[in-house]
Amino acid sequence: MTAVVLESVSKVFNAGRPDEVTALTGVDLTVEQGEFVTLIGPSGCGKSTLLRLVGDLIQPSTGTVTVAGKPAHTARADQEYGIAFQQAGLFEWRTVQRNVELPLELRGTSKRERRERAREMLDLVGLGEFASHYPAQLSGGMQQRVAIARALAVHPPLLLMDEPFGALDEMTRERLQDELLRICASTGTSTIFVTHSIPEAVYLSDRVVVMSARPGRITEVVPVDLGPRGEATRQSPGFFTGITKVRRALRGDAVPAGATS
Ligand SMILES: Nc1ncnc2c1ncn2[C@@H]1O[C@H](COP(=O)(O)OP(=O)(O)OP(=O)(O)O)[C@@H](O)[C@H]1O
Repeated sequence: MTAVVLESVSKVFNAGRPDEVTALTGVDLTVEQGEFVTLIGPSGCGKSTLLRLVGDLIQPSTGTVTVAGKPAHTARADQEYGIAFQQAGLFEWRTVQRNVELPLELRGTSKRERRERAREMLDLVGLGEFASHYPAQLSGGMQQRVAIARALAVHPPLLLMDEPFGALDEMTRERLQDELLRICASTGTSTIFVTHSIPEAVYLSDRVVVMSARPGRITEVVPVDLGPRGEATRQSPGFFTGITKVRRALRGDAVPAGATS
């Protein structure tokens, strides 16, 4: 089944007021099950708005948003989503384990299952030993991994991530990129990921969606075909070709069909 379908979506904030903003216009986008799609574009082009529309945190002004074959708000009620933002957003007074359990608690999952699931997710992100720590005792990268474990705890078919690695150092960021890809592959999760980093977008994605501002819209979709990712990928000619394609698309200067760079 198709994970996400946006059809003719627009979003106008403060409609009819002097401060009216057309954040998005004419957006059509399909994300297949298990696909990793990244949104990239200049500040203010509507990346977060698009993500929030898919997550049913805001409603479109026109058009439709369908998630797992259902209207976005039904999908949200059915907990089809896991959401992780730039700030880890952990609760300081809860242990790591209990932070990850939170979405399961809200869902009414039994205590035993909550514990098991949280353990499983923490092992997946390599933090099994830190279950009884509090967030303040962890580094920023570790906190971000807890946030990812929490987002994955309900086994969501769809993961929405808004610059989740933005505040991390380069080495941690690269490690988390690999972890995220491994987790998505092993769980079959579909992902929409927002970033400002071209290499990050190319490394992670099956497709990079390039957007432009005023009004925010999709200008190009760059497919990336690099096969299984690993350290060698970051040095490969295909990776640099992908980076060049996305950079040109961001400049509005597309690569002609058949060109290799
Ligand atoms: N709640 C809101 N009320 C009014 N305007 C808003 C609101 N949310 C976003 N906007 C406007 O919509 C436009 C798109 O914002 P959005 O945050 O989606 O962009 P973005 O591409 O994610 O930017 P950045 O890369 O800086 O995070 C901007 O002009 C922003 O000011």
